[in-house]
Amino acid sequence: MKIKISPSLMCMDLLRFKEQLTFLDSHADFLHIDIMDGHYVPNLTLSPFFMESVAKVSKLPMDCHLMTTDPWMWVPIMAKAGAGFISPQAETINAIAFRIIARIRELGCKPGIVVNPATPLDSLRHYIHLIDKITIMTVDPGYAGQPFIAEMLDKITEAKRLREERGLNFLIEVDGSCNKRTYARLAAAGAEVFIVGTSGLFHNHEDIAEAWKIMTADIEAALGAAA
Ligand SMILES: O=C(CO)[C@@H](O)[C@H](O)[C@H](O)COP(=O)(O)O
Ligand SMILES: [Co+2]
Repeated sequence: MKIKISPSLMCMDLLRFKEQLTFLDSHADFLHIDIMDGHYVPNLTLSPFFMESVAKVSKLPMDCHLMTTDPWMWVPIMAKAGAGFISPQAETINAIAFRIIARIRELGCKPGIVVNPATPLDSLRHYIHLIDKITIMTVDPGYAGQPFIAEMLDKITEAKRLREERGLNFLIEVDGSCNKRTYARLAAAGAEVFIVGTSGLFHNHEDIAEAWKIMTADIEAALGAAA
């Protein structure tokens, strides 16, 4: 399976918003939108207002990674702003897991779930058949540019095994430090979608076409024919 690419827009150059997004629209598979509330994580990044501007330039599915203490409140706001996927953190939905997954679908979006490095996959066991994508965090959430947590490679393989055992078909995605030092290990472990931020894409070059070319060459070098 060809690796899918989801650029993390909190890492883009906002001074080149239209140019970068127009390029990504014809090259990427999804757009990763980090939504932070300044409470679940100590940061603020993108917003529904930002998403509305993105939707004017790109038709790619926007995937909202909800790093919020109250995901229930944000789900309809994200749907209204044009989300394709809505992906709350597993740690924030336990009391409302089935209700929130159903709500995301009712609103016409695809449910994803994001799992922190310290959270075992076992905690998703009872609802994993209801989701379209699982995102394994390979850094603690909150910031770009953090070091890769290599212990997560086993978790990616576990997600793949779980999917096979249960006959499911959710996508397996990785968020955090996806770059030339990690692509080969991530793909070998079972990752199918790379979220590329500072280290994998935007810091490669100030020109997005050049940055993309470098990323593609790095992925091909790491994965060979599988890229
Ligand atoms: O959710 C997050 C951070 O909480 C991510 O989506 C980052 O935007 C991405 O990991 C940045 O990529 P790197 O800077 O790690 O390469
Ligand atoms: Co993210």
